[in-house]
Amino acid sequence: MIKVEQVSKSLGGRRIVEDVSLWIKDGEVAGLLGPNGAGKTTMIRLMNGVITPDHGSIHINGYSASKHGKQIRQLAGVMTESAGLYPDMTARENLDFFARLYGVEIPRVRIGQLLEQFRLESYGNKLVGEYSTGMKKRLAIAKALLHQPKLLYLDEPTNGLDPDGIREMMLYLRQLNRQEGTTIIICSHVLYQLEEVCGSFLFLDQGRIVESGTLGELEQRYAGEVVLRVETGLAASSSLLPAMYQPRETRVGEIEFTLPGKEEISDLLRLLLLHSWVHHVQIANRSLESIYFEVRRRVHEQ
Ligand SMILES: Nc1ncnc2c1ncn2[C@@H]1O[C@H](COP(=O)(O)OP(=O)(O)OP(=O)(O)O)[C@@H](O)[C@H]1O
Repeated sequence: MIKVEQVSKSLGGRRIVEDVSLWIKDGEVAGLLGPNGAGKTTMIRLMNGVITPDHGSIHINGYSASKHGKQIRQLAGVMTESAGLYPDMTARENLDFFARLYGVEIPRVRIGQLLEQFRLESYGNKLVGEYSTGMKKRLAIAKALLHQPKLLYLDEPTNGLDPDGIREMMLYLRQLNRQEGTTIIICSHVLYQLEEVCGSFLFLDQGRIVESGTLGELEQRYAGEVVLRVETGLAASSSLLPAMYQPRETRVGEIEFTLPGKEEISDLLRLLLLHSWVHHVQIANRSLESIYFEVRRRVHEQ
């Protein structure tokens, strides 16, 4: 369990993290969101015991991040944006170096497993400096997993990956969480990817946690009206449609409605089906992205 209590941190004479408290349960996948410079990477560095808080405390499975940095790094794997790989060493040499640092038993076997798992067996003896971005990302996550950590911190894990690589990475993270129960903290700006994999979200803004919760909780707090898009044979101008839901055509064959809440969806669909077909229905304003912008709007209004 990660327990952060009233943590503040200044760097270069400036307050970067301000009075942050958060709790992340074992086995949870949590998304850390926020604009550039919000303090996400700094929070990861604090939670991993790389830097120490000026005020407050951080405990990971009971270990204090200030006093037991070594034990915490044994528990946790980190994949940063820069990955911390040595370009003039081969993948095997890199993994071997870090495996020894983590005290991995029989590193050769573990390295073999990971190279195979991340489809890098044929490139194990190639210099990392000659790797593509996707290969480097795969190697970086292999490096983070060398010591089979219970906790994984990922900073922009899909940055630079092609669509196949992104799908593979997200699938792998879900598997890791389900099969091994690994707790995962992900920082990312790619909100639809976070939405796919995270069970809860923390919003950082100027070093402060300004919002947190599951998608369901955030929906309840932020999404009032429902914007519903329906692919149907009816025209938006049809007198059969209830004017109070403001039907408007978004593209040929698709009408958008604004409903006061989710409760009205079934009745509206029943009415549409009475007169025509319905092929697709989508709530357009309940994504993590729309909530993110709403959180930002409210924070900056204050
Ligand atoms: N060692 C440091 N010395 C001084 N300032 C720092 C240091 N590290 C980070 N900062 C500053 O702290 C702020 C937060 O940085 P951080 O990297 O934590 O943000 P972030 O939310 O991860 O941003 P991004 O989304 O761009 O990765 C930035 O303004 C950054 O310039």
